[in-house]
Amino acid sequence: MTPLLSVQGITKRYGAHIGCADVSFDLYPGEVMGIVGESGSGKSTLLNCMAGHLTPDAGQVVFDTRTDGPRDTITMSEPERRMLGRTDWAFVHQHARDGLRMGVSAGGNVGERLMAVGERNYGDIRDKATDWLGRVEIDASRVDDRPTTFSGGMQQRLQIARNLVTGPRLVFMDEPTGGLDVSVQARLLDLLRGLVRDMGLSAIIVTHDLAVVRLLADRLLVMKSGRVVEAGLTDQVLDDPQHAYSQLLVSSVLQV
Ligand SMILES: Nc1ncnc2c1ncn2[C@@H]1O[C@H](COP(=O)(O)OP(=O)(O)OP(=O)(O)O)[C@@H](O)[C@H]1O
Repeated sequence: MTPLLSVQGITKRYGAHIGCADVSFDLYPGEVMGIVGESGSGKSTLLNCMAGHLTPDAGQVVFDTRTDGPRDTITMSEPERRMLGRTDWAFVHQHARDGLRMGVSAGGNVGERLMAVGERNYGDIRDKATDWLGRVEIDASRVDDRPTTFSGGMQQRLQIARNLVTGPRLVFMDEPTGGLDVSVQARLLDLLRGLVRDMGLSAIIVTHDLAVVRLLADRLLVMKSGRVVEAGLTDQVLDDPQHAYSQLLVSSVLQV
């Protein structure tokens, strides 16, 4: 089977400082990859390099495109990459306001992404947007309200609806439950798990929260100082970590 995404030797430096170094892995269709590690281990740098927000100093990010098969997204043209970002790729930011337009209604936030892929019929767009609000447990009566009037959890669910409405094939998520209250996190995780399962989503999730990957990820990469120190099936890595750093990461959570 052709990987949906094949990451090869991704390296990014900030001056003399290493952001991430020589990271390689394959992601297959329908798979969820978790990337864990302490703060500063290079998770966000890697995610942003893969999603085209940062240009790596070395390496390839090969995506199996619908029309042309596997293509290196680092060397593809900016318009092509931007088109991918609107169609087959989605990016869920940790802070919902980074992924939403706060001055636009909830329905508009979801509908906008549909218009970006060519939908023109106002009635259809509004129906789809309302349907998606329901899927992320936002009452249809809030369709015309702005996200500024929403709670943090609702904003995050709206960001997810905006991202998933166009049926992307790959979703990048940066600490999707970070900064939310614990009870709100649990509900969001449940929702995400349902969506991932129902839509057969392929996703890459960066988090420092092992409970998030335990619930969502099929496989894990453990990062330390910009490098992958361990990779494997989620349950295997969490239940029987091999690398001393993974052992520390897992045991420090269990002690909390
Ligand atoms: N813009 C930047 N300029 C210089 N150094 C940076 C920059 N961004 C990140 N770094 C450094 O690169 C390393 C990796 O950072 P990165 O943000 O990718 O880690 P992280 O695992 O995502 O951390 P966090 O969970 O805190 O976001 C760190 O040592 C960080 O200080």
